Amino acid sequence: MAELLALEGLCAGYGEGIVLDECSFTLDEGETLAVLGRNGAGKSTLLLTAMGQTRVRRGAIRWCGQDLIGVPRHRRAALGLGWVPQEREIFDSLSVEENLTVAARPGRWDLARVYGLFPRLRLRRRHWGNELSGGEQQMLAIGRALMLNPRLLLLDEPLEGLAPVIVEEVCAGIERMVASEGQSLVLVEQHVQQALALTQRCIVLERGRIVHAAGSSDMAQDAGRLDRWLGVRQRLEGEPA
Ligand SMILES: Nc1ncnc2c1ncn2[C@@H]1O[C@H](COP(=O)(O)OP(=O)(O)OP(=O)(O)O)[C@@H](O)[C@H]1O
Repeated sequence: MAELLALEGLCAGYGEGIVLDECSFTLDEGETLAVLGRNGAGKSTLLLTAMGQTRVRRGAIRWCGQDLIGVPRHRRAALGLGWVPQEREIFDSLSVEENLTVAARPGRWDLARVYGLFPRLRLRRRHWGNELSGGEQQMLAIGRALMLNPRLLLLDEPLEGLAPVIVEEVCAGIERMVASEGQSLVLVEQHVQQALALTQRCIVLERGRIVHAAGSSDMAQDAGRLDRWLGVRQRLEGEPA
């Protein structure tokens, strides 16, 4: 598969401060990657850097083999980098359907496919953005990013602050997105088990450095590393719930 995104020895941050320290990984078309780490580890900064929102101090970012440093955000979107920031950025005074179609670009993702991922959006299609619950807003933010038909979607903590039943619904949509359309994905998430279930590979960030890279299913079984780097305690077989 063709290489989409590559980071090589990347150091980046804000102003004079460096957050990402010598980060390197590649992602091919059709691949899915979870970015894990504790609060403040630099996960969002990684996505912001891919979208040109931070100051790169050293290293390289390539998109389909081309140098991406210095390319403005709108141009990165046009090149096929889709981004759903934590803030969601829904248009309050547009309907769900208008939010989805206002900046749509032709491609495999259209209204029918997005409604197929998130049936709740079809039911709410005539409601205003500001009438939606947090979970519905998240579904809409993902749907709107897909309507731009990105080659790679960057999702920043899509499950944050959602009730467990809505977490399941958003996860089911993301799972369908990957399974039905082979959507390439980088998923930043604090919900470690869900993120590992939705992706093929993962990296773990600690203080801006990639301290571990693994297959997601292997990582999901690795109680020692989950506990050490992510504070996730797995119940051992036979241990009471
Ligand atoms: N706009 C900014 N200006 C200066 N420092 C920032 C800015 N955004 C984030 N930081 C700092 O960069 C570091 C990494 O933050 P980042 O948000 O990337 O971590 P994170 O792993 O996504 O954390 P969380 O899971 O809590 O969102 C933190 O020390 C944070 O304070």
